Amino acid sequence: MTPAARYAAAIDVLDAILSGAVAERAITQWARSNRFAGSKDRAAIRDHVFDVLRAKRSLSAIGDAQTARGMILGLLRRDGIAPETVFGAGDYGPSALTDAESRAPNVDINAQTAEMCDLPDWLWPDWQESLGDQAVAAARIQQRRAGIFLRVNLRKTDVEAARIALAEDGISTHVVPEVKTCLQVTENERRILQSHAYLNGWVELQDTASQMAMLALNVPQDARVLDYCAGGGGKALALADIYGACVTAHDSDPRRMGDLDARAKRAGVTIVQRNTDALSKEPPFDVVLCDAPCSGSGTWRRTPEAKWGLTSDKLHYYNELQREILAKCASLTTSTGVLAYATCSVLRAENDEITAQFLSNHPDWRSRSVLRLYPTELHDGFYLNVFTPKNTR
Ligand SMILES: C[S@@+](CC[C@H](N)C(=O)[O-])C[C@H]1O[C@@H](n2cnc3c(N)ncnc32)[C@H](O)[C@@H]1O
Repeated sequence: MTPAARYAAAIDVLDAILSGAVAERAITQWARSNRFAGSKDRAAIRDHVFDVLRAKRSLSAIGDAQTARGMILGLLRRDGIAPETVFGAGDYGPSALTDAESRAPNVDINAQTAEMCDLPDWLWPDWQESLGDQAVAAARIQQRRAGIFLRVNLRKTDVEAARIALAEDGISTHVVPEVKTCLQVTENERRILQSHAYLNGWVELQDTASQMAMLALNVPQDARVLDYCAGGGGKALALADIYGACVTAHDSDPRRMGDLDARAKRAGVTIVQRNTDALSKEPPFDVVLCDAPCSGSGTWRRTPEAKWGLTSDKLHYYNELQREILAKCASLTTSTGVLAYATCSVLRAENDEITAQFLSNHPDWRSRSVLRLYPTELHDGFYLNVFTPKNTR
């Protein structure tokens, strides 16, 4: 497909999304109906679609229309690509711009507004209050693609050997300074899942922020660790790899842990899975990680639909769940243990407010340390508050 044809396809997919389809499904549906498209075409179309979804408010303003076509026009203008090289360029591209479309509107793309920072209006005041002088920078970074990061399993290899093995499969990386397990992928990320380094358990896909949080947790030797909201198990694996800890994984939806056995096997570690009933028969744990369900506001570059789908009711729903799960996790921690509350959100309502309420309702606990990360080029947003009982050091 020509570059212009890929943009035309992205407009079709975005039309379906604007009519209510879920992005991944709309992309798959398009690919099924257009079998001539190769894997590079599909990847490029997907990139265009997600580039728009991250920034659809500002791009509508720059393209001067709240339509898929207007958003793609806005994307080209924002990224300094002459629209005429796409619109009206060849048989398969989108049709040529009308006179009205050709006139770029007078928009200040640097305006520090919800619209130009691509956040919903209702959330903008909370966002600004939560992030203070980082609010605009963090919102703007989430208008762009996120980097791809790997966690090197130091139990099996070292960072340099992992880089060499990845390079042999054509995957370029560079070391992320100050995070001893982390590599950033700079070329051929789509080859990772077939690479020898991945299949041999030398590397796992994991954002830098999660790696930093798991390194900051400082799990004591021989500790029994519970990952209470394990999901796919990325953090359970990190804790087993980094500390050699004996990790139990639980999730209220055990299907989410479906791949965990295979991932643990690749990594050369054992992770015990416990459903809610089996967990209730376990003695308390030395370390309990509560990686609570949240808005994901620190990772919206990766899941832009979640940004536009968040409502204040949904946020309240998460807050209820967060309070409930954190209290439950406290009850599963030994009297000398460590309780860690984490979210991939940057909102005070899901972080400071939940942990402050926890401490006021549980006066026997204190906060030992807080790690607060806002999204940057090198990592997603993340929050980690580590509690210990007051009677311990
Ligand atoms: C933020 S995700 C976990 C991500 C995971 N720790 C990782 O590193 O990939 C939150 C998880 O909490 C689970 N969850 C939701 N409500 C829960 C509850 N009441 N008890 C335990 N897990 C719950 C969800 O199914 C979801 O997998």
